[in-house]
Amino acid sequence: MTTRREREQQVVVEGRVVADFGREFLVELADKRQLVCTRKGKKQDAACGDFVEVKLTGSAQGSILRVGTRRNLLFRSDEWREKTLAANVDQVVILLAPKPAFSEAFLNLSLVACEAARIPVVIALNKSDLPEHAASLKSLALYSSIGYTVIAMSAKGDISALKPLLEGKLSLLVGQSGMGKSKTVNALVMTDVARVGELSASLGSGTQTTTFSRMYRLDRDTAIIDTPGFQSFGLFHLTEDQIGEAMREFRPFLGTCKFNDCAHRNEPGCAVIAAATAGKIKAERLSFYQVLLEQHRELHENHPDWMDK
Ligand SMILES: Nc1nc2c(ncn2[C@@H]2O[C@H](COP(=O)(O)OP(=O)(O)OP(=O)(O)O)[C@@H](O)[C@H]2O)c(=O)[nH]1
Ligand SMILES: [Zn+2]
Repeated sequence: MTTRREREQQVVVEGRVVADFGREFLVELADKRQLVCTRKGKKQDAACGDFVEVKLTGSAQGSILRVGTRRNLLFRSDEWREKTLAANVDQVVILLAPKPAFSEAFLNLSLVACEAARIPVVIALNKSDLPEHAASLKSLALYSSIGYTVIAMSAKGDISALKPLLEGKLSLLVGQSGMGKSKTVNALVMTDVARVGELSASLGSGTQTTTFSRMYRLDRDTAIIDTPGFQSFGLFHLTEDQIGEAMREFRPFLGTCKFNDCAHRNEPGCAVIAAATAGKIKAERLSFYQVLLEQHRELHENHPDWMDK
C-alpha cells in the first residue's frame, strides 16, 4: 500500500527547460522524454536552460513545481515588463551582420546585459560573403581592443570560425532580426527548424512562435539556445552602478574618481573621463555609456514605482 503523499512524490520528476513558449515550457527529462509544462501562479519565472522539478499531470504533460538555483540569467526589460532569454548558459553569441547594418547601440546594450549577468560573450559578424563585411569587421576592432572575441563567419557558407568556440558549452544566440540567426541555427543543427513552428502551433498558441527561446543539442556536451530576433535590448532592471561596472574597460578606473558616487558624466576629478581624455577609454564607449545613463535616469524618474511591481 502506498500513501497518497508517496504517490504524489512518485510523479515528481527532474528535467531541464529546453523551450520557453511564454506560458508553456518544454521540459526534457533524463531519458530525453519531453513534457509540455505549465508554471503555476502568475509569475512565469521559468526560463530556457533552467533545471526544474515537474509534477506529471499526463503522459506528456506536467506542471513546473520548482525552478532550481541558477548560475546566471539573461533577461531584458523595459518600464513595463521583463523578458527572460535564458538561464545557466556558458556564453552568449551576439550575431551581427553588415547588411542590414547592425545597430551599434544594440551591440553595446547586449554587452552591458551580458556583463551584468556575468556571462562571457562572443561577437560574431555574419555574412562574410558580402562586400560590406570588411568595413563592418574593421569597425569591430574597438571591441577586440577591450577584450571581446570577435569572429567573422557566413551562415550561408563557412561557419568554421564559430563551431570550435561552441564546443562543450551551452551558448545563447542573440541578435536583431535579419542578422541570420535562423540560418546559423540551421547550419549548426542541420535540420529544418520550421518544425519548431509546428510544435509551437500544436501547443495551442501559434501566435507565440516568434517569442520563445529554444535549445538545440549539437552533440553530447554542446548545445545552443536560439532566441527570437528583437530590436532593442532594454536594461531597465539594472542600477546605475551595474551599468558602470558592465563597461569592462572602465573597471580599472572605477572607485578612483574624486566623488564616491561619481556617475562619470561631467563631475570634476572623474577618473573615467580622465582615462577617456588620455585615450585609455574610447570616446564612443564613454559616449554610449553617458547617453544610456541619461535615458535610464529619465525612464526611472518617470516610473519611480517600478521596483514595487
Ligand atoms: N549573404 C548572406 N546572407 C545571409 C547569411 N546568413 C543569413 N543571410 C540572409 O539574411 C536574411 C535573414 O536571415 P535569417 O536567418 O532569417 O535571420 P534571423 O536573424 O533569423 O532573423 P529573424 O527571423 O527576423 O530573427 C535571410 O535572407 C538570409 O538568407 C550569410 O551568411 N550571407
Ligand atoms: Zn567618475
